[in-house]
Amino acid sequence: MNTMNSTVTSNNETTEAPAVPVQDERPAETIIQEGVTVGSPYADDPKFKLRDVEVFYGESRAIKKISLDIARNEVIAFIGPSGCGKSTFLRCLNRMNDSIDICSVKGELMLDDQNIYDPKRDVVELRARVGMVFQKPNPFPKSIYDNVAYGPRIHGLANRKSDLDDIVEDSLRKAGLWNEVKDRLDATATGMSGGQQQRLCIARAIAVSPEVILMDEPCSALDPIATAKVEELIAEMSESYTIVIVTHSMQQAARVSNRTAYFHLGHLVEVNETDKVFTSPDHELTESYITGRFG
Ligand SMILES: Nc1ncnc2c1ncn2[C@@H]1O[C@H](COP(=O)(O)OP(=O)(O)OP(=O)(O)O)[C@@H](O)[C@H]1O
Repeated sequence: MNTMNSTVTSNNETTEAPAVPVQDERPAETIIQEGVTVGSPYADDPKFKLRDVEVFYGESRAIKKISLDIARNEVIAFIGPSGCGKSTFLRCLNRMNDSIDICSVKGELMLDDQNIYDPKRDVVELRARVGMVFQKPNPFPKSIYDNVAYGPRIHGLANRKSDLDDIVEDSLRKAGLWNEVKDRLDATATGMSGGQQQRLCIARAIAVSPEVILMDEPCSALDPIATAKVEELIAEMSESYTIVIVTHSMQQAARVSNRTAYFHLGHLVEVNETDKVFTSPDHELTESYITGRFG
């Protein structure tokens, strides 16, 4: 490892600074082997089985032969430098990329042994099973009640008003929001705080009884208190759902996930138990990233 000594000056005293590592000079491309992920990328009885996945934006290949299993009811965190493909890969799991004209997906992507990209697949039903929470809270400009009731209504999940009321209450309770909003369900959702809006979006996702919740940097627009609430919620929800979270915060990945997947330049470099990734990663690029040498 290269080290660099620098000199720091304070109170007219000059001292030798501790050696700080500098980034390895070798280009990452020469360290990464396409299609090879170190650690434990596979699982017994996976919820998602993903093999040799490639994603193109026009001619540009954003995801390069990634293979990964996502286990039932695990929380897996996707981390890596900006632009390495975390969100692109996440959006393959419920075909959110379909809305981007120039985007094409190759490889085998299975959810419970069913092909996610089967042309005959009902994408609305897929997205009810695999819900999504975005970076920026995006409630509909409707009442709190109607935001949560929207999905159950369009999926015909409640025959009677009382059934719908029960789904709304149950979803808001699971999202840790019921006590804060039970007396103002008719108030407009856009008047809530950012943290409340994000928990409302989580309630909206939960209301259609998903099996998986995808979260794309769900706390990046939230303050530390709202972030802590969403993280508590992730821990509670992990008992019932499979959760995949993209995060720029390594502390957050360490707090909420069972396994962590490290992406670099469109490759999946390492997947391991989260404790291992943050204490003794198997790949030198993962180590460089978690020790802050780039990213
Ligand atoms: N709609 C798009 N059209 C063209 N290229 C795109 C599009 N979305 C993403 N890309 C490119 O694909 C690559 C991966 O981007 P992606 O957003 O998946 O990375 P990321 O790891 O989630 O980044 P960040 O952490 O900054 O959100 C980048 O080179 C990006 O510029």
